[in-house]
Amino acid sequence: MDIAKVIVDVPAKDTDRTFDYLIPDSMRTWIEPGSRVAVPFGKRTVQGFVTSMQPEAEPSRFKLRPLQELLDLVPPLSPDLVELGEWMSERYACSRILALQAMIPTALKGKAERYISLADRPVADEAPADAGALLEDDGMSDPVERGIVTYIRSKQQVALQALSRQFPQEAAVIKALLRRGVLQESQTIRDKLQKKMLKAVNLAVPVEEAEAALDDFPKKAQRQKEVLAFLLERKEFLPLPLKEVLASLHVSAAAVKALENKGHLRIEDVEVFRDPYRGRYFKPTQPLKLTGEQQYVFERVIRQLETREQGAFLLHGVTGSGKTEIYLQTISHCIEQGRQAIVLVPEISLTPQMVERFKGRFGDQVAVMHSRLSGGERYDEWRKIREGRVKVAIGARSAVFAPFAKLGLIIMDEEHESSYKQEETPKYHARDVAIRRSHQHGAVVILGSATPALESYHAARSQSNDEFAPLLLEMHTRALGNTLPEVRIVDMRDELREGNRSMFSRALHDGIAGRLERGEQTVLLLNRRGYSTFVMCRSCGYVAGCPECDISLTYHQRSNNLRCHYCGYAAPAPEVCPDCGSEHIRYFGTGTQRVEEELAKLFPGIRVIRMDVDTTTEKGSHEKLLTRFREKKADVLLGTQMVAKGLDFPDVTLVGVITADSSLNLPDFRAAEKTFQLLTQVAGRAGRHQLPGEVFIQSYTPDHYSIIHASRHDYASFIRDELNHRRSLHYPPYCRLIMVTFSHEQLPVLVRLAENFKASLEGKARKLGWFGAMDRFTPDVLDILGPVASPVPRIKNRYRFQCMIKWRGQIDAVGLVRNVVDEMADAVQRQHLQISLDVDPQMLM
Ligand SMILES: Nc1ncnc2c1ncn2[C@@H]1O[C@H](COP(=O)(O)OP(=O)(O)OP(=O)(O)O)[C@@H](O)[C@H]1O
Ligand SMILES: [Zn+2]
Ligand SMILES: [Zn+2]
Repeated sequence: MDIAKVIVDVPAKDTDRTFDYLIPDSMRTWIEPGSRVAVPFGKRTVQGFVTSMQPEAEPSRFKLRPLQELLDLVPPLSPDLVELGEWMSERYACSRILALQAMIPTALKGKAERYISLADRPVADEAPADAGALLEDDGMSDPVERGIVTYIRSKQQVALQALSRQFPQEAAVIKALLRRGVLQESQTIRDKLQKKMLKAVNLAVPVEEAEAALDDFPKKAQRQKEVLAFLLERKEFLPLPLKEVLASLHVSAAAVKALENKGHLRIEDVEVFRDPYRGRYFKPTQPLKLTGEQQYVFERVIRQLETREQGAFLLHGVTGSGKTEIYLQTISHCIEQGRQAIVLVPEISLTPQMVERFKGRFGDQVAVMHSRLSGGERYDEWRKIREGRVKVAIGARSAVFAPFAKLGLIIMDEEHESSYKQEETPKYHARDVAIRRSHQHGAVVILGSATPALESYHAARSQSNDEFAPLLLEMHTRALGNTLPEVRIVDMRDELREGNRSMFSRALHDGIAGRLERGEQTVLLLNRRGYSTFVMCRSCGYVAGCPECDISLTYHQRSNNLRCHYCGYAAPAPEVCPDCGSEHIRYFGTGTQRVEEELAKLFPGIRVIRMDVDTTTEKGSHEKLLTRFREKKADVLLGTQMVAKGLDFPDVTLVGVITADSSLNLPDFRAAEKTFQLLTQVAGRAGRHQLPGEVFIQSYTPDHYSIIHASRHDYASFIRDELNHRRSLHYPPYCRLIMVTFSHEQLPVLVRLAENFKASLEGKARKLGWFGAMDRFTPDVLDILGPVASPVPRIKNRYRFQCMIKWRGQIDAVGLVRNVVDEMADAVQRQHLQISLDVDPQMLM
């Protein structure tokens, strides 16, 4: 192969394609699809990825330049990931390079660095005839020049920055040396991060030879003899870290050096893998005997694995039904097949408890990809996967790209979590990527949740031929045989009416008091999503909503009015409640700190662990807090969404939700779904083991279907109501969305360009016969809402507007929208407009 097609790290519309480079002979056997290379691009050196190779076709009009450097011995991307990048770029309308870069650790996002070294040979016309001789003996007349040349020779090459630090005053001299061809400049790509190396000791001769040497060692070199004997005893563990040898024998480095000089051993640099869980003991666990329900699910998945053909399952199992045990046992099977598995968990539930369960079963075969790890730790975990030294990768969203060669199983726990959607470009959803990868590998996907996303459930039930439709598997009972906890809804309007102004209802108050007496534990959830953004009446629960869009209006303090973020409807903020006339109407919210203070006041001496963004910023803090709670060093675990997921503590018998409503009133059509999921999850933390559990949900809108169904653990009814709702208002899963956000410093320019976008898109869609209203009967249709101001209308002095595009059917809506955006590239450039596309957005705030 003569030519490599390379995607370069220059994110712009015009460079979003491959460029051709010649493959130099020296690299020929090394270059593969997925290789990372440094290439000349204009005057710069940039990083790029090889997508394919081909023989040289007819000589092109341009003279091709050769690849400059191969950056890794093992390509960081495999051919299937390169192909996946192509798919992502189309599906999510992003550039190919950003799609590929999302798959590798940041440590490998190399930057060009400039180096100065002595010229290989003086450049003929500009250099003096004797330049070569001058370099040989440093016989340069100018002492400054001589100093610089000597310094560079001693280092072989020096980064330009380092050189300028070393000789801060001599820029002119250095430039002159460069011009005269005595010095030369080059660029290479440097990774942000080096491998961690360690000095280690190894034998320099075969074992028999070393053993022979041991026998006739001079008397006075006893220490050296000890060292050699020590190494021979541990010959199967060589090389040994130098530090360890010195510490074990209490010898000095001199003794080891002496042995090296005699040629018996060698001190070498070896690479160490930074294992974030190193030294931590994980109690090994054995597979549990599965319950009947578990067994059924397990066998169905195994059957699919055995076929080695792609398959996807939606595992809907109530909280505590033992989904995790199914994950563990199906992974075992997958490993026995000689294949590898990926386990995806939402970032906030990537708790030590979760990691422990996988490490406990699979030990060192597990790599953990955690955003809290340092760049180096992440890189090392990733390389363990790439080099095939582990069988299981567990991690948040981006672990879906784990570069396994023989992927057999991808598990996505809590598949409904919105954190599986990346909010920055490339705005991919890990669920879609997982399913795509499973098609590439003939692998099996398990999407697990007690509260599956509406989209997943709908796709599973309608059994469409869509490549994304999973098969539904259900588990209705808890693995340990206990019942789901009893849930009571507390009407907070009654509390106010009866003079209780506290944030704790009497029922919840008494519940906590009882737990304190019995030494049991309580989890309190403060639902803080949508804090302070909506207006609610505390007397009757009235919430101001948009008459057109059926989402709550957002309060804007500056203008003191209420606005709809979908259609732009606006109204002044009410002084009194339009429903009941009460003056207790205001925007809403309470912080965790205030709850903590109130708890201390109501229950003197109560031990509270507060878990929110403030108390968990530090690395490992999350873990420490949970360990303290598990060791029963606290009575109450109080927190935001973080406390709702995955925790399995035997003594938690009470769960309290301070206010269920705040997430219900987000200006987001998924508000009810999110609320239902959150309440179901948190309720599931209670009574998971021997002791029965009890749950109180405090609410100002206790009649809302999401709250009622959550209190009855009734997913099916919730789904029915919610789907009806979505169908009548034309929201997903009955259509798909593309959110286009525009930003600009000047409002009038922004509005004009956003309107241009809409006009252009509408025109094209009309021509294609796609444009129209979203009524129930049109199969292929595209509709445009807006442009309107974004929920956050100004960020960093840039105004923001958005268009929401609804579409469905067999039309290439993403392609069309991208097309219109591309056509605006000029305006984007000249007028400094920014446009961002979000395909299937999750966050509408
Ligand atoms: N077959 C089994 N035999 C005995 N105990 C089991 C079995 N399967 C699971 N368990 C136990 O039941 C409890 C709940 O299981 P697990 O945490 O896996 O449920 P889950 O479905 O993942 O729950 P959630 O969705 O609430 O996180 C755990 O303590 C687990 O050890
Ligand atoms: Zn009211
Ligand atoms: Zn509206």
